[in-house]
Amino acid sequence: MKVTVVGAGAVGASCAEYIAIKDFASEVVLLDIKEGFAEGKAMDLMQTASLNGFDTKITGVTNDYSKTADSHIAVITSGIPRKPGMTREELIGINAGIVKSVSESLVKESPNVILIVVSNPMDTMTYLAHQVTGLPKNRIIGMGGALDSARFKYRLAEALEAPISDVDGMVIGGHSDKGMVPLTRLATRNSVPASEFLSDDRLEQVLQDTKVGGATLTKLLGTSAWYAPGAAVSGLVQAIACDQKKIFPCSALLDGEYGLSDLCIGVPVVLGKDGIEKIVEINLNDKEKAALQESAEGVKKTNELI
Ligand SMILES: NC(=O)c1ccc[n+]([C@@H]2O[C@H](COP(=O)([O-])OP(=O)(O)OC[C@H]3O[C@@H](n4cnc5c(N)ncnc54)[C@H](O)[C@@H]3O)[C@@H](O)[C@H]2O)c1
Ligand SMILES: O=C(O)C[C@H](O)C(=O)O
Repeated sequence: MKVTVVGAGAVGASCAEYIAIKDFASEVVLLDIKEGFAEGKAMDLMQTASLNGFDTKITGVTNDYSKTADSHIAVITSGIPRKPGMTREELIGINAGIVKSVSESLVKESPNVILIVVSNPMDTMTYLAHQVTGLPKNRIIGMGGALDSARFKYRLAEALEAPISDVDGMVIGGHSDKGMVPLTRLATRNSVPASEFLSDDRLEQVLQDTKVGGATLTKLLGTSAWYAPGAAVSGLVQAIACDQKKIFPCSALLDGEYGLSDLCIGVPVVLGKDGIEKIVEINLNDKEKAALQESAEGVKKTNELI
């Protein structure tokens, strides 16, 4: 199993590291446009192999797509991250051009590849990757919901004063400060609805903290987060590589599901060897439907900018 990660920056390197540590891929190619950067990151990571006990071979290349040939999965993390005070949408001017050329180059060398788009604004970049590559819709996946759900679980565990392994929850909708739809009604602690332990006000606080999860970290770090994003991507890569058939909320091209069409937005999907093997339609109540609809309108507005 060969996995390419484009962008050897904070998220790309973290993602390569998690993939390697889980030891399910034979090869990870890290590619960056900055001369020598991916080579350096790959060498540094390879020097952790004997310490962390993995056999995945990580190689780094400077913009040489021939080295990515016949990748099964390629992750696109190339592009600029936001700075404190910015929205993800403000990155579109620079990142659209990068995602367009990177997607084209990847597919040229690996026509059967499954693409995972990470660069922001992610839902629009996922839609753009569809437009420029024409790959079937199961083979382009946007990563946002897996990360947002991990942050939701973190906030839920904090509010419930429970171990994170005891809580479950999912975030659908656009990967944006306003567009995320954390499904508080369906959140549980060991199968018991979280609403049985938390007041409406506390659950609303969890929801609001989740939605600004990325912005909160960007303010603290001066740039956007990378550990949880890298771990979230590695989870999607593993589900595909190991044909796990796990459900993750991912940005998928919709064609009528949830009453939405012609956009990519976060919905639960089954991930397996063919990428998105199924879009799972869950019964949303009127409030959740309205929130998803509003989120979709926001994503469509951003799509108009490309
Ligand atoms: N979807 C998500 O959940 C999520 C999470 C975190 C970050 N992000 C996004 O991921 C992107 C990367 O974030 P980061 O923190 O790793 O940034 P970073 O600046 O640390 O790394 C980006 C890397 O991309 C490289 N790059 C730029 N143009 C390139 C090109 N044409 N080809 C190859 N490489 C190129 C840069 O040289 C740099 O090393 C940002 O757009 C950020 O907003 C998304
Ligand atoms: O917040 C960002 O800009 C990066 C990423 O989308 C995140 O949620 O961490």
